[in-house]
Amino acid sequence: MSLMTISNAGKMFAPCPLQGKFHASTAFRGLVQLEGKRRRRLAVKVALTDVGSLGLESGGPEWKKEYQEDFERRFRISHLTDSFPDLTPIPSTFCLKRRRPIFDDYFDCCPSAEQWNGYINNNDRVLLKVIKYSSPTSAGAECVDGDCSWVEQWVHRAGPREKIYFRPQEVNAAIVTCGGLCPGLNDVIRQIVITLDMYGVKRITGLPFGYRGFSKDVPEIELSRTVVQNIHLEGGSLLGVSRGGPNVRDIVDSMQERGINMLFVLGGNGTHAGANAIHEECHKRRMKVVVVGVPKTIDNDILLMDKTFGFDTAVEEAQRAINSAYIEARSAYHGIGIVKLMGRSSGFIAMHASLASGQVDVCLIPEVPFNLHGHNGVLRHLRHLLETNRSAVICVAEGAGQNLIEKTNAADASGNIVLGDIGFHIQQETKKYFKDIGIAADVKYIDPTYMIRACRANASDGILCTVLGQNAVHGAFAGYSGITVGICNTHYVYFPIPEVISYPRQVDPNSRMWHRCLTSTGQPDFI
Ligand SMILES: Nc1ncnc2c1ncn2[C@@H]1O[C@H](COP(=O)(O)OP(=O)(O)O)[C@@H](O)[C@H]1O
Ligand SMILES: O=P(O)(O)OC[C@H]1O[C@](O)(COP(=O)(O)O)[C@@H](O)[C@@H]1O
Ligand SMILES: [Mg+2]
Repeated sequence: MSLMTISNAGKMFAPCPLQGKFHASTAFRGLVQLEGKRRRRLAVKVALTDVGSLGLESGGPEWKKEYQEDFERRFRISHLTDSFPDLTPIPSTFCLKRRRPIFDDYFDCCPSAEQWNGYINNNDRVLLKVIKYSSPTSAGAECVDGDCSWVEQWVHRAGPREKIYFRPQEVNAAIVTCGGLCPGLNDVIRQIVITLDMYGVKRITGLPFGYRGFSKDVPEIELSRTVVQNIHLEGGSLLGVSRGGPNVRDIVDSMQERGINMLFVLGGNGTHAGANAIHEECHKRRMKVVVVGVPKTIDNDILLMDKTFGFDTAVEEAQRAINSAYIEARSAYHGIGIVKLMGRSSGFIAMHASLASGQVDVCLIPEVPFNLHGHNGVLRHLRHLLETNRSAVICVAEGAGQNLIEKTNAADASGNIVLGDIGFHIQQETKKYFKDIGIAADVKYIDPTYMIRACRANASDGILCTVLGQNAVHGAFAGYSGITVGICNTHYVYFPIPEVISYPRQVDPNSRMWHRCLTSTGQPDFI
């Protein structure tokens, strides 16, 4: 009999009998270790929900159907008609076929879908997973059962619908940007305003400084096409950002007082948890309100999406810092450059910037444990690099190696743990190590933290922001709430918020991308 254990990123292992079938309870996605007859050990990533956690037997006749039904139930997106079944939609005022001059206040309806194929049908779907793994041992495999059975998983296609659930003249839209800065925030704000304007909405306000903008003492910012016209040419957020702020009930009270019925929330995991709670509170109070999120984080740590906006730009900026570290290290006698990049719990920026630059010898991320000292440690490898190549560059994510440094025991206003400075620690330990062994080493530490996110979005992020901003408005007019927009296998989709924030997305140490990074740096294991 085989034994399977599940761990959260391979850290905590809890035994669980396999009983001849794949059985894994995955409230979170983790690593699965199978121990076969030959005590074969292998790490396999399981899908978000696997067959076992649903109490299904993968051999049973109905399991695929039941699995798909469960998936459909989880990925169903909330709609205004859930609270108001009698709500009747009207023909859309968003139309790119029979366009009217922008100064014309009269918004007519557009040709129906029967005459024009410019609309998305509510039943259109996008495939969530596109690789069919033949074995759990395939690189990066995500399987629903031990045979990696193929089950189609469909999510809702984003875009404009033929029928809408708000008359533009009754819409009172608000936009809020929360959390840390991210390149592209202004591009998204701009596109939301422009698209609302295309539908014929006149009342659009920006709430300043994140959720704090719902407090009475913070004045709103009136938004229009003219106000937002050039804001994408600068980084930051026209509306400002913040962490912390009022509780959900106070926010919804404030929405009721202001008469807001369309809320667009730009932010990361925390912000989306807030947005979903606002959506649920509005639903509870039977308010005809939609809440739509646009995922914002340079960390790229939101589940199920190809990437989040701002990530590409952050990577581009980060590799400039790496290049400086490389030049410094290369120009010094026994130069070592250390660059620390953002990434609280995920190493995507560090991994991608290392890949992009081609100048990194050691990439350290939170998902992959390492030792500094000892025969296999990073410092011993640095010595080898100085001896063979006279210089070295380390790229470390801020959340990496937190077990090696003292905890700060501090949290920010949103409750996020304030991390210790791993870059500084590596610099100090490196200096000490080379001094102790009597080898000269010139160690430079670059921390470009805020420079990589306070900049304007690059072209590819600019396009992504544009599409996401537009789709957020289309989703709101279509009557969907508690949703967020995303890019999935190059197509644009709506996800129910809880499915993308159940835990932070992380680099899979078994993925091809991490292996490509290791191939590029040439680094060994540091354990
Ligand atoms: N679980 C939660 N429920 C409600 N609001 C939350 C939650 N977590 C965070 N928030 C709020 O969301 C905002 C942004 O959260 P934060 O974690 O700082 O950034 P991000 O959204 O980028 O992850 C803050 O105003 C915070 O108070
Ligand atoms: O100093 P701040 O504003 O708290 O931002 C630092 C944080 O910003 C991030 O890059 C992104 O965080 P958010 O997605 O929560 O905005 C984290 O990796 C990092 O810890
Ligand atoms: Mg966050």
